[in-house]
Amino acid sequence: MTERFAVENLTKDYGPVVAVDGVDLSIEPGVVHCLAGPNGSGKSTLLGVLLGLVRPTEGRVVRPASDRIGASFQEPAFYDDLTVRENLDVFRALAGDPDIEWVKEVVEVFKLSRVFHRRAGELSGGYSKQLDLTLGLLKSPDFLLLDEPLADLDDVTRESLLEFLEGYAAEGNAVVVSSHRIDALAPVLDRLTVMHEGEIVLDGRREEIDGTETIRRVYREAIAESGKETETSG
Ligand SMILES: Nc1ncnc2c1ncn2[C@@H]1O[C@H](COP(=O)(O)OP(=O)(O)OP(=O)(O)O)[C@@H](O)[C@H]1O
Repeated sequence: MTERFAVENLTKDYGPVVAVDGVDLSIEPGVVHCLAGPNGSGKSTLLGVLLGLVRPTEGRVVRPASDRIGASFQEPAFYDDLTVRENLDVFRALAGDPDIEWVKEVVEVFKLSRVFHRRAGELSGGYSKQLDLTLGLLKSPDFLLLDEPLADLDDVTRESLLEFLEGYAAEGNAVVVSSHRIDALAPVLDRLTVMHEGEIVLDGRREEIDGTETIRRVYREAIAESGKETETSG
C-alpha cells in the first residue's frame, strides 16, 4: 500500500502537440503546492493524468492506496437541472455520507446557502465554481487537486478559498492548485512548480524562493530562462 502520488517520466502527446514532455512530479502531504505556468503549458493535462482521466503516452502514474482524492476542473461538473441543495444531496450520497459538520463548514466557506434553491445550471460563473469546489471537498479528500480554482471567484471568496486551503494543507492533506495567476497564490504556497511548454522549468519550496516578490520574479525568470517563447500571463 502506497501513499505516494506521482508521475514518472510522463509524456502526453495529442497528435503533433506534446502537452507534457518527460515530467517527474511527486505530490506531498501538508503543503499547498502551486502548479503554475502560462496557458497551454500542460497543467491540466498533468492533473488529468494524475486523476486517471487522461491516458499517458509514456511514463508511469503511482496512485495512493487512499481513494480520498478530490478534484475540481476548469469546467464545473454537476447536475444542471437540479438545485444546489439537490446537487449537494446527490454528491453527499456518492461521497459516502460525510460528516454533516464538515459539509456545513465547506458550504459556509463557499457561501452556498445563499443559492440553495437555485437551479445549478442557472448559477453565475462564480457560484458555479463555488458549488464545484464544494462538491470536490465533500469527502474531505487526503489529496485535493484543483484546476484553476480562482477563475471567476470574487475577491472575498478568493481570499476565503486561499485561507481555507492553507488550513487544509496544514492539517496534513495534499493540496495541488493549478493556476496561471501566480500573484494570487504566492502568499499561501509552500511549493511552486512552474511548467512551460510541457516541461517543468522550476520546482522549489517557499524557503528556497522566499517571499512573494521573489516568487513572482522566480516564476518569470524560470519561463524566460527555459529558452522557449516568453508568454508570461500571470
Ligand atoms: N484534448 C486535447 N486535444 C488536443 N490538444 C490538447 C487537448 N488537451 C490539451 N491540448 C493541448 O495540450 C497543450 C497543453 O494543454 P493544457 O490544457 O494541459 O495546458 P494548461 O497549462 O492547463 O493550459 P490552460 O490553463 O489554458 O488550460 C496545449 O497546447 C493544448 O492545446
